[in-house]
Amino acid sequence: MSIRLANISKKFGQFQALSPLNLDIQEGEMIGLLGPSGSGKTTLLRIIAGLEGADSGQLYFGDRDVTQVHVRERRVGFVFQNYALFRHMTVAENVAFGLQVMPRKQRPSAAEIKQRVNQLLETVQLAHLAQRYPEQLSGGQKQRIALARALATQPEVLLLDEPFGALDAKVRKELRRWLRSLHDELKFTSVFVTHDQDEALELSDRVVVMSNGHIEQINAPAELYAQPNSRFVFDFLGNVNVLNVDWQQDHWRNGEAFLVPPEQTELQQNGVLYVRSHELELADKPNSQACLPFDVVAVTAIGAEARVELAPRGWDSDELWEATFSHQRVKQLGLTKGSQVFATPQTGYFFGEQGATTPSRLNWPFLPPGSLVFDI
Ligand SMILES: Nc1ncnc2c1ncn2[C@@H]1O[C@H](COP(=O)(O)OP(=O)(O)OP(=O)(O)O)[C@@H](O)[C@H]1O
Repeated sequence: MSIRLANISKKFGQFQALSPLNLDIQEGEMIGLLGPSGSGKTTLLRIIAGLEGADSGQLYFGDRDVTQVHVRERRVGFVFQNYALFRHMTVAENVAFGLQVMPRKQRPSAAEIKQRVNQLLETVQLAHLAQRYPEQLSGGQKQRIALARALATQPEVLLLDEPFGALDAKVRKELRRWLRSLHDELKFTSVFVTHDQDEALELSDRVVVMSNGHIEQINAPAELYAQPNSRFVFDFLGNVNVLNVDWQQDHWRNGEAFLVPPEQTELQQNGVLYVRSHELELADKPNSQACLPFDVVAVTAIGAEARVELAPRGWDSDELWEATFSHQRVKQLGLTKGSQVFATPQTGYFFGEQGATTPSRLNWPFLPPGSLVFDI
């Protein structure tokens, strides 16, 4: 079932929770709504579900205008963060609930309900727990049951509000993979809310990034990561270093730091350069295109990688910089606390003070090896 939102908006009192927005979701797509707290994700999800009415606009499921259709008639499955299982019912009874409260004409027979519940419990791999009560389950198991319950009525649209928010990192990861494969198998259209970028990037066919009640960007995860279209999206996707620069004749400067950008007129202005922590190289000398002096503040092992914290030396930055390397690279570079190093970004995203709000993407070194790239 495709979903279309046209000019949907919502106010709570004087507060504009959603500015008029448009969104087209394809049949079978999995959409992640990603954004900081208060950006309007849950409000949007509740409007799609019919739990909240929009102040303006139209909502379509396929060709059907469902703007005024009651939540019960929308055939939507809903999964909340806090499981919302019925405590006094067994797992099997919980899963059967949606079927048992169907109007008599649509309700399957008792035998059919039993069969469907068994099938669903097989699907979520918890058939052996059918007779348990929710309090006898782990968080991850409860959330699988909540999902089985939401799927029982065979909804064409599944809405999930921070479905794995209350679970620990390992279980979260497991359930994410499992939800993705279930989705690929059953092909329902799903929209889920998260404020976890990894979750959004891993699960979604497309990610909708929200801030302050509007949509900042809609893209497939790889494109979103490769080409964030605003500073907000950059900041929100995280792990990014920020360099404020002034244009001086033929280079960018900030105190003793300088960078020579490729010769493009749109780069020849003051602005902000964003550099991701894994797109930074370090050396013991600057070169003709980049001089970003740092003191190494800390080298921390984080699983397979090492995070190097860097304090600018002779120039200003609001925050420490971070670079991530393999442990082997850290050894090669001989990095320890107190080392003095020079950074060269490999890729940067530049937002000029004037002109386009979308960034220019640039790579260093941008001159062919053996031409002007030399150590100074
Ligand atoms: N029933 C309500 N009455 C008044 N204000 C509300 C109501 N529901 C939501 N809001 C406000 O609307 C804004 C958007 O809320 P919403 O729950 O959609 O955000 P969110 O992005 O889902 O945030 P979170 O990640 O914290 O759940 C918030 O500022 C919230 O305080």
